[in-house]
This record gives sequence, C-alpha cells and structure tokens, in this order.
Amino acid sequence: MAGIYIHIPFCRQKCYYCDFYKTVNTGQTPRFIKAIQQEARKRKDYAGSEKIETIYFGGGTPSVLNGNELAEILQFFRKEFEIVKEAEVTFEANPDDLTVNYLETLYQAGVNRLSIGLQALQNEHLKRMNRRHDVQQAIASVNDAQKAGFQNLSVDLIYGLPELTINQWKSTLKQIFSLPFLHLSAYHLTYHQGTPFYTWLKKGTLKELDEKESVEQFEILIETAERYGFEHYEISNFAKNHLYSKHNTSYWTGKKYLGLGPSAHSFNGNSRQWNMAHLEGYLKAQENNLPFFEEEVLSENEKFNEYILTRMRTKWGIQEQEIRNIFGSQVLNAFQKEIENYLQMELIKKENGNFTFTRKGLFISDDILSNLMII
Ligand SMILES: C[S@@+](CC[C@H](N)C(=O)[O-])C[C@H]1O[C@@H](n2cnc3c(N)ncnc32)[C@H](O)[C@@H]1O
Ligand SMILES: C[S@@+](CC[C@H](N)C(=O)[O-])C[C@H]1O[C@@H](n2cnc3c(N)ncnc32)[C@H](O)[C@@H]1O
Ligand code: SF4
Repeated sequence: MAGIYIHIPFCRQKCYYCDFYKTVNTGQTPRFIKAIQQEARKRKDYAGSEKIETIYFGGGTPSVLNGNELAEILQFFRKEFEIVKEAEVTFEANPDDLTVNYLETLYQAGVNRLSIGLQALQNEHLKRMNRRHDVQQAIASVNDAQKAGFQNLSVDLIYGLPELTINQWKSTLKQIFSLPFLHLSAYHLTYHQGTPFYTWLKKGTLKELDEKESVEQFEILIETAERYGFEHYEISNFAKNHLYSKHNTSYWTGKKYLGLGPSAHSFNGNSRQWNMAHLEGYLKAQENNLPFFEEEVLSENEKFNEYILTRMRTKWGIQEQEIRNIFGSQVLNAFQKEIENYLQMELIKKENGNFTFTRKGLFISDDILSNLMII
C-alpha cells in the first residue's frame, strides 16, 4: 500500500511564521491542476504498483481550490491509480474558507478527513500571526464541519507563541476540547529563516517565549489531551479512538508515498525524491514533459537514520528484533551501546525489546535522535 501527497502551493495571504512553500498568486490554479495530472502520469511508478490507501491535500492551503477543481483532481486520481475503497482522503483547510456550502462540497467530493488550521484561540495572537480568521470563525468552522457530516476531524494548534501565557494556553485547550474533533496536531513554534517572525526575533522586536514556559505548555498539552481521552501517538499528534492520521503515520512507519506539486517529497524505501519549490518552474517542467525533482538514493546508514528518526517520534518506537532483521547485529550492537546512557538517564525506556522516549526524553528528542544517527 502507498500514499499520495498533493501540495497545493497557494495561500490567500502569508502568515508571518510559516515557511511551507506557497504563493499568493492564486490565479494559477487552472494551469496547476493540469500540471499535477501530467506529473502524476509521469511519476506514478515511483511508489511501484502499490494500491493507494491515503490521499493527502496539503500546502499551502488546499481550501483555495473550489469544489469543481477538487472534484476534477479526485476524479483523475480515481481513474489513474488503484485506490482502495476505504482510502483516507485528508484535506487541509483554513477556517475562513469553511462556509457551510464549501464544507458540503468537500464532503460530496469524497474528503473523509478534514484538518482545520486553528493555530490559536486569542485574536491578538491570530492577528500577530497574520491569520485571516478570528477566534469565532475558528470555533464555528469545527462545529459546522461536524454538522456537514465530517467525523474524522483534526485541528492544528501552535504553542510556544511569543507572549502566549500559560493561562491563555490552558484556556485554548479548555475551549478546544469542548469542540467535536477526534485528532489534534500541536506544534511548538519554529522560527524559520526568511519569515517575518524570524526577522523580528533577530531584530529584537519579537521576544521568543522562554524555554521553561514552552516546556510547561507541552506538559499541559499532553496532560490535558490525555485527560480528554486522546492518545499521544506521535510527538505533535494526539488521537481519540485510535483515529491516527493514516497518511502521516505512513511517513513514520516507512511506507511508500508519491509527493506531487512544487516542494512535495516522495519516498519509496530506497530513495527520496523532492520537487523544487518553485511554481513557475514546476508548471513549465510539466508542460514540457521535463523532470522537476532531485533524488537521493539512500545508503544503508541513511536507511537506518530514516528508520530511527521516523519511528522514534511515535508511541510504537523501535524494536530490537526489527533492527537486527533489517540492519544486522553489528548495527544493533552499536545502537545498544549508544542508547545505554539514555536508558540510564531515563530519557528512553526499553520494554520487551522495544525502545520509546519517556516523557522527559520527548522534550529533547531532536537532540537525542541526532546523536543516535549513524553519520
Ligand atoms: C501547511 S501548514 C498550514 C495548513 C493551512 N494552510 C493552515 O494555515 O491552517 C500545516 C500546519 O503546520 C503548522 N505550522 C506551520 N508553520 C509552523 C511553524 N513555523 N511552527 C510551528 N508550526 C507550524 C501549523 O499548525 C499548520 O496548521
Ligand atoms: C504539518 S502536517 C499537518 C498534518 C495535519 N495536522 C494532519 O493531522 O493531517 C502537513 C503539512 O506538512 C507538509 N507535508 C506533508 N507531507 C508532505 C510531503 N510529502 N511533501 C511536502 N510537504 C509535505 C505540508 O505543508 C502539509 O500541509
Ligand atoms: S500557515 Fe497555512 S495559510 Fe498560513 S502561510 Fe502557511 S500554508 Fe499559508
């Protein structure tokens, strides 16, 4: 089984923290929709002849697409690929796009997992982030989505925002968990070079939240989510009733996926491919039947690194037996030596041959994982 990721590189306006590839030149959607189909025909064999179990519309802002455009893309994929009946079709949307009509259009088109980018529940934070919606629209979008028939609803939040107080964060979580959704993604704010947030941080006009408060917000997030019956299944992801994101879980468990659109990346177990992040270049390449991606064939060490970097982010962790079967006893012995002091410091725990982060370890997982990688 494999997944398809479709990058919709358009946004109605740019948020000041975001460095995902997008352009506000939304007039290019008709050309883009043709180009995506040309690229899919050309690259469909990258993920082998696997059946497709997930389709993911990310971006950028997929909810820039109108109903007909979305229907055209989905019709094309149903014709071009073997898609299983129960495929998960995820669509990311911004609250200000989610009118009742549009929600019904998405539902009719076959979207069965809707991810809504709420980000924050204080208008002063939404304003500083340059979000187009306000708190009221955010809350209404989740309730309207449920009324339109969406069960598998996910919401995105960002914590560690400048001046986000502990009380504000607690109130955000209290309001959020009174809404009808079953999956939560909550990300700690990252300052990406090239974004206004990063520039203001360097200039000193924006003050980064101190680490202690960020860690406290992460702890409050985990405790509150678990109190409301959500399972913490990946560092930034929580699910009720085991409604994990099937598509994103395929990233963390090494499944194949074909990424389409500018900046989209793909993986098939032996190599990674990624499209350049440039809309005009992408469109011209598809129109002239030229490739527009780079490829890296993975060495054995890189496959091992890929394996630990993805799986250790999840509650499933990594299995000693699996490391031995896939990478051999030598790699396993070296790994066991490396991991010893993290076990001693209780940053990683080992149960029946399975390694996972402890809560303490989760906070510094990036540093630990970079030390465990084979260079
Ligand atoms: C492609 S983005 C946005 C999807 C959609 N366009 C929206 O704005 O809601 C997916 C998610 O990444 C998260 N994100 C984007 N930039 C981030 C940053 N700099 N730090 C932390 N999370 C970020 C946000 O929670 C966002 O919902
Ligand atoms: C940050 S995650 C948010 C997941 C969402 N909260 C959910 O649970 O469905 C999604 C974003 O990651 C990026 N992304 C995901 N898969 C990608 C791929 N294969 N290639 C490029 N970007 C990708 C896109 O910007 C996409 O909007
Ligand atoms: S957060 Fe979403 S709407 Fe904002 S710039 Fe990024 S992709 Fe566009």
